[in-house]
Amino acid sequence: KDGSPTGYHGTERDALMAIRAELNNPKLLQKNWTGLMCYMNNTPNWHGINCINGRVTGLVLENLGLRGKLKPNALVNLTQLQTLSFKNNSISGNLMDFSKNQNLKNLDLSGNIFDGEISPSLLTLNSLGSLQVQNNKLNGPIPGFNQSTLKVFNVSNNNLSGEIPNTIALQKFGPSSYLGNRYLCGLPFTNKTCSIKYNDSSSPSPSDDSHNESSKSSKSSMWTPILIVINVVGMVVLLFLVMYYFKKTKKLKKMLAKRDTRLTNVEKIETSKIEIAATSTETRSLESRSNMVSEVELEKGKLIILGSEINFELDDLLRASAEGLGKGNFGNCYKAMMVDGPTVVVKRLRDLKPLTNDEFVRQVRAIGDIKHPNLLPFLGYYNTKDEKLLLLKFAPNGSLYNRIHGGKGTRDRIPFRWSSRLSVARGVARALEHLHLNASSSKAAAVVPHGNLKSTNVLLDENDDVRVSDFGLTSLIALPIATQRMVSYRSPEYLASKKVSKKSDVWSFGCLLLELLTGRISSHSAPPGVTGADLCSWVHRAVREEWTAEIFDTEIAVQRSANSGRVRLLQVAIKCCDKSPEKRPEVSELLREVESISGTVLESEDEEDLSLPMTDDSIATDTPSR
Ligand SMILES: Nc1ncnc2c1ncn2[C@@H]1O[C@H](COP(=O)(O)OP(=O)(O)OP(=O)(O)O)[C@@H](O)[C@H]1O
Repeated sequence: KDGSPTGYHGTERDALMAIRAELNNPKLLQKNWTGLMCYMNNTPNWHGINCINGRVTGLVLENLGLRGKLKPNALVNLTQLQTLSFKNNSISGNLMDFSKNQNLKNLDLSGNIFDGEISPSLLTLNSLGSLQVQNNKLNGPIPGFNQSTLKVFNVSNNNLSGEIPNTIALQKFGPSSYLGNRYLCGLPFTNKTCSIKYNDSSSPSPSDDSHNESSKSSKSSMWTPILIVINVVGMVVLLFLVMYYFKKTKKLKKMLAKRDTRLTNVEKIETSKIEIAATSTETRSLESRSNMVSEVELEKGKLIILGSEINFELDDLLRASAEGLGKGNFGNCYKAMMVDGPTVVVKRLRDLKPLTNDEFVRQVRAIGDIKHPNLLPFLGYYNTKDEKLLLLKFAPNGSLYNRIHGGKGTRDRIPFRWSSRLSVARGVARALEHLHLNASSSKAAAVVPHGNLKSTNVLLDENDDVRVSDFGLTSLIALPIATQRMVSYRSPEYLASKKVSKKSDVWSFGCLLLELLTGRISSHSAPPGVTGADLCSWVHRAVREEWTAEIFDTEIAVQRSANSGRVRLLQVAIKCCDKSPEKRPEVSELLREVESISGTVLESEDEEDLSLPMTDDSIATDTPSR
């Protein structure tokens, strides 16, 4: 019955049960959707459900691996819904009808496999503040959203087509909201309207390409993004033909390089799937993988999967849809989502040491043998003379960099509290200890020192557990490149005596702790275009000049009972940052100290008002102005 505050709002409960039935998944069943659902403002044990006055106002089911299709009317009875997120699952089918969800403010369906058009019912939602449907398979045109409430909008990486509507609401979003839709055109991509208007009701089919080609020859002024994409596709087809005849890897490399320089970043992401395919063309006709690695197979470029945790073949990878994760210092990273298979990360390496095939295989196998719950699992590799790909486990909760800095100052920001920060510090210390002490000597050379410990290389898995990545790259990357781009090579000892060691990792760990404690961007992890600070120097100065109260990020500064813990962690960080490597602690001592710090905080403090940062009595003195 409507409006009932009894915890048994029948139609809402039925709607949730229907959703659960459609997404029938053990993980969701485990989430215990039983018993009292909503009682006044209380939200009992129903995972992902929020309630106000006995009504369901939030449904947040993220990163649960949910599969299945939702009925178009799945949400019509959830009329009080304000927040809906199915982010990072594998839900398919068309988008639902939202016309009855007039209170909806935040909608996040990103990272699924929804197809069909963006539902026009979304246009009727007058409170909609955030719409995120990126990384799906949506097609057709973008409806003419014009809600003044819209503050976040992202439709990138779909198959959308046609012109971006020229509405005030949509024109305020930059290209990143629209990237990765190869048939989309108009502002804000080109600063011009589209030259070709596609039929608004559907994306161009493959046969439309030939039509486009002929219209290209008949019109000379068609230098639009669409034709650039068609040209790129043409170039790739040409590449395939040439490779078929010549099969000369040098020639292939030259041509790939030539093509790479022509592609814009946008097109690179768009064609990432093709890129992976192109690099692997020689292997397409090969038999499926085997656990035994022979030189012959490697010459031909076989995909080698290490261990038995995960199982897929090159063909599965080639069919996977790919999404660019970012451009790292040593190559681009792609997230490859396999149809009915796992999602993995493919790292395309460049700037490698001149290793022989044998040496390369030995190194990557040594890296693959290093296993620890806080290290990112290394799944396999692909190796030809000209192309080296590493396969890594995908970490769904992103990087520590994003957790510390992402969404700051917005309503979407989820506070990163003291206990979570401390458990990240522990996880990284455990991973580092394993690399430094437990990797057997034959393998140690491949992974010690880590050399590039920074917040973009600390990833968070589906349980928010730490997974340190990129260990072992020092054994693969050419030294001159490593010295320019890896964190350890910025340590005081490298600057003074051109030497790095395990203690350089300890120094990097200190810098990472400071980023975690201060919430300030470190120069080590700052992406291009963002200025980061040398946090070791900054904190030394802060302590010396006695304005230590400002050190801690406000999100933890307000948690009074974390006071002594965060000061102790700061002291550990300062020791790690010592200019002299000998004075820095060994990793085992470091781990002991970090493990002994208490992460307990008073429960009530999680509710504290973040706008009231407090003074840190134990270290604070007067704060001079800067
Ligand atoms: N396995 C993964 N799961 C999820 N995100 C990842 C994974 N590997 C990398 N990323 C993310 O992809 C982006 C690019 O990663 P990459 O390691 O190539 O570069 P980087 O960490 O920015 O710099 P560097 O090359 O110096 O390590 C980063 O934002 C990183 O956090």
